[in-house]
Amino acid sequence: MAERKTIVGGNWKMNTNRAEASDLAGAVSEGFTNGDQADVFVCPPFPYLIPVAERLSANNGNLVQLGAQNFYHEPNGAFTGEVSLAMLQDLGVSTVLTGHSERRHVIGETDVLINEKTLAALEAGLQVVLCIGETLEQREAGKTNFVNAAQLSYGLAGVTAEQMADVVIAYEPVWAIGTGKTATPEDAQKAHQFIREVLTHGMFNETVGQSVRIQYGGSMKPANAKELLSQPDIDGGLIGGAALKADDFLAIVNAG
Ligand SMILES: O=C[C@H](O)COP(=O)(O)O
Repeated sequence: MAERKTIVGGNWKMNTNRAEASDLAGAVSEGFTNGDQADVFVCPPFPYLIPVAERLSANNGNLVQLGAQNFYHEPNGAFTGEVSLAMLQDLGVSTVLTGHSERRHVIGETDVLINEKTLAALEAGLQVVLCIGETLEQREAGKTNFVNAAQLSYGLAGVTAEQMADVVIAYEPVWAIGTGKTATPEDAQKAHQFIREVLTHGMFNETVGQSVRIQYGGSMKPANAKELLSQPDIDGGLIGGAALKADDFLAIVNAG
């Protein structure tokens, strides 16, 4: 079985202010010193990308990579309020999120837009974390696998097997995000195994299926990280609330 390097991301969402973002970036990058152990990235709010980038580059040679929570897929033009991939790359961003459940369900992003964004980011040479996951209603209706397979196949339509080297999947059951309810390690493992199956037999091939990294997201914290991360198909975490405290985030990284 392929060795997959653990990958842990901090998604700060719409939290922190300038000083807090800078301090958090400083503490995370000072505390993460072993790049062989895991790939680590943080996604601050847009206005704080520059101060965060400065703090990350001051410590341990940018071991903690800079990520962006959002972007628009067009290169430039009349798109009021939007930020392009080139602008983000200018600031040192190397990873972007697509399909996060808050963008799907709160902001209203469609599968078509998520796919356009995923393709554009891969084309630009960025690492893409495609987030997928079912709502509670969908889970209770027995549609968990159906929803995850559909979000995978819409989100990755047109992506080549070669490009999959730059794709990470984040499985985030919507009912577990920010709620304190975590999927049990067994439930999470089942979903991750299914996702790997779809990538292997439904969409790509064995190489892609075995090498793609699948993060779990949804109330992951130091107390449950080890058990989740020890499941065979869970390769890391996409962390929201617990990423806002450097000690908690680093404890999750160290649990991997
Ligand atoms: O992007 C992160 C996920 O939405 C998880 O958020 P959470 O750890 O606050 O549940």
